[in-house]
Amino acid sequence: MTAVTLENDQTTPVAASESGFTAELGRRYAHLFEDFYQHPFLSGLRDGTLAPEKVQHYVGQDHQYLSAYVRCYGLGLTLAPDREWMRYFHERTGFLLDDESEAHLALCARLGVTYEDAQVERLAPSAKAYVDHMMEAGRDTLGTLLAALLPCPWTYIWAADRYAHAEPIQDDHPFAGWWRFYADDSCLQMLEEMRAKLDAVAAQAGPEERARMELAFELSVRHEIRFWQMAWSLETW
Ligand SMILES: Cc1ncc(C[n+]2csc(CCO)c2C)c(N)n1
Repeated sequence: MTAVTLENDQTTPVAASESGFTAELGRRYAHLFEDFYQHPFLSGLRDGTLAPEKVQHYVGQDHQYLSAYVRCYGLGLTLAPDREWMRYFHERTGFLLDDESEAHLALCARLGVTYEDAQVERLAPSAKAYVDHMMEAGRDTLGTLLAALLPCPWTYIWAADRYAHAEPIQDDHPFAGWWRFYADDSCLQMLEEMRAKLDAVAAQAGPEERARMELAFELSVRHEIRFWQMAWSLETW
């Protein structure tokens, strides 16, 4: 029997061989990624037992969250040092506007509600706090903004990849469409590209900016966990 190496182990966000700024962050905050993965909301999405009202609350809040994320790409455009960076934010915006709602549509189909029916007027307090945190990072540097934006794809795509490896997603899984969306190779590639871009920016940053980048990243991972809690507890004002 050969020993399983950490190289191919999706239970941690970073492989043992990886180095660079984001690899260090992923290692330092691996315990928070684990909390994210083990949250009852995500467990319920895994085993299919999540109550419909919690799913619907999530979809309504997350639609607004995604709109805020698009606005953060707009802040990225204003901080972009050149056209290559502009193209990056432009392309990511296109994907977010055109494709990311697929994940929501998969949840709505399961609930038997239309996407329109799931919409809400107000962000819940925890969702608002997350959005405000990302927008604030967009008034700092490109590096701080990217660091605040990275946990969003990293937590979801890592969790979906981990789950898909642990248990191949069957067609009759109640939330198959949601899991498959985030476990897709295109999402993994997008995540790799974003990490590489942030690594490159961090390599040019001084220690003070890097410290702000780390804090922005850590708080976003914590906000991701709180977003599950918001949906799980049907949080409102
Ligand atoms: C609270 C919350 N966090 C992360 C995601 C997932 N997500 C949102 S935007 C994006 C990357 C750009 O396409 C990803 C992976 C979500 N839906 N809601």
